Amino acid sequence: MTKNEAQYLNMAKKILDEGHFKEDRTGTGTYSIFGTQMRFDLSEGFPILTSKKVYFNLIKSELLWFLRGDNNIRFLLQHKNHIWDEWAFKNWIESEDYNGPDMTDFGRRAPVDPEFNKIYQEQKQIFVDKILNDDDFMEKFGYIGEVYGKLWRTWASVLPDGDTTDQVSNLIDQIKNNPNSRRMILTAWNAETTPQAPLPSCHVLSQYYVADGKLSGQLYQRSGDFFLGVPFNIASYALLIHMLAAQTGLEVGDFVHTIGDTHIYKNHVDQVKEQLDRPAHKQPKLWLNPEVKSIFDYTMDDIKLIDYVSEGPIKAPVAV
Ligand SMILES: Nc1nc(=O)c2c([nH]1)NC[C@@H]1CN(c3ccc(C(=O)N[C@@H](CCC(=O)O)C(=O)O)cc3)CN21
Ligand SMILES: O=c1ccn([C@H]2C[C@H](O)[C@@H](COP(=O)(O)O)O2)c(=O)[nH]1
Repeated sequence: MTKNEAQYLNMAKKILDEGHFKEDRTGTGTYSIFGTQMRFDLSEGFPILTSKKVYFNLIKSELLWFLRGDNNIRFLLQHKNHIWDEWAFKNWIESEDYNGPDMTDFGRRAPVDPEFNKIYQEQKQIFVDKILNDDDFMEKFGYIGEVYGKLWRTWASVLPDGDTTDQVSNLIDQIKNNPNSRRMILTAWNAETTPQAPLPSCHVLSQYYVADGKLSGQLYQRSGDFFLGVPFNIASYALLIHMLAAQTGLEVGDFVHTIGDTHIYKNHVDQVKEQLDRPAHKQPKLWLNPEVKSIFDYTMDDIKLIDYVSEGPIKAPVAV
């Protein structure tokens, strides 16, 4: 097994062995430890898990969405990516415009009530179709608030006639022109606006570091759903570091992943145990189209995994 994958699996085991049982906002219940750190050597291979299948297309389209500065889920839906649906759906069902069947607490009810789940899936499909096809509806209900992409690319100025700040362009500029800087930061937490988002940013702050011609990055994630979200977050930041390195003429170094509340939901425990019993494979390599000259110009076809061999997927309900 690669050292990268062992980091993840050992941490999963540690959470099951040592985690405090805690109730949580979603009403699911978690096993949780506070303050964890994993270090992935990106030269060893691309740190996508192989002990379960992780859908890299979803990770690619989500990162391209962040890099566009987009916080409306239409782009994700156009790429058949549904990982943010529930949080935009909440905007609609809690609004005056919604007059369908009662969706209160849909996240808790759907996994345990098959009859309700059927009605919920119908309403969610109606929602998705309207976001895709109705511009006014998309403008009203498709946004997920002041998080990620919006803050990365167009941080609002506090000055009366100040301009917005493009953190990603500034970061690339710093990596190229001032690589010894200790201020290479990308932040996705605006203390005024982010707490009001349907889901306040989880990957809150990242820092970048250049030494020996290699670019490393460290993420501080305030809250990590270790079975569903964290495998996505690892692959997403690894991809971002590769893209930043490609655009600044550097090799890749380490991805350091620091997580605050590191948890396994109660209804993911069996899935984690199954994963721990499985073999792991060699990690794949990442290919980025070398013709792409700006980090904002990558498309889905410019990013590929080479030789991704994995065990099958393991399904689990997402806590809303
Ligand atoms: N509870 C929770 N966990 C998360 O990881 C999470 C949230 N909420 N809210 C916002 C985003 C959305 N993210 C998600 C949401 C769902 C999956 C998920 O269900 N992944 C499945 C495949 C889903 C599919 O095929 O569409 C998986 O097996 O990885 C992953 C990340 C990460 N975030
Ligand atoms: O990128 C992400 C986004 C979300 N999560 C998880 C972490 C938590 O389980 C929930 C968010 O709930 P809070 O109560 O706001 O912490 O979503 C993730 O792991 N990665």
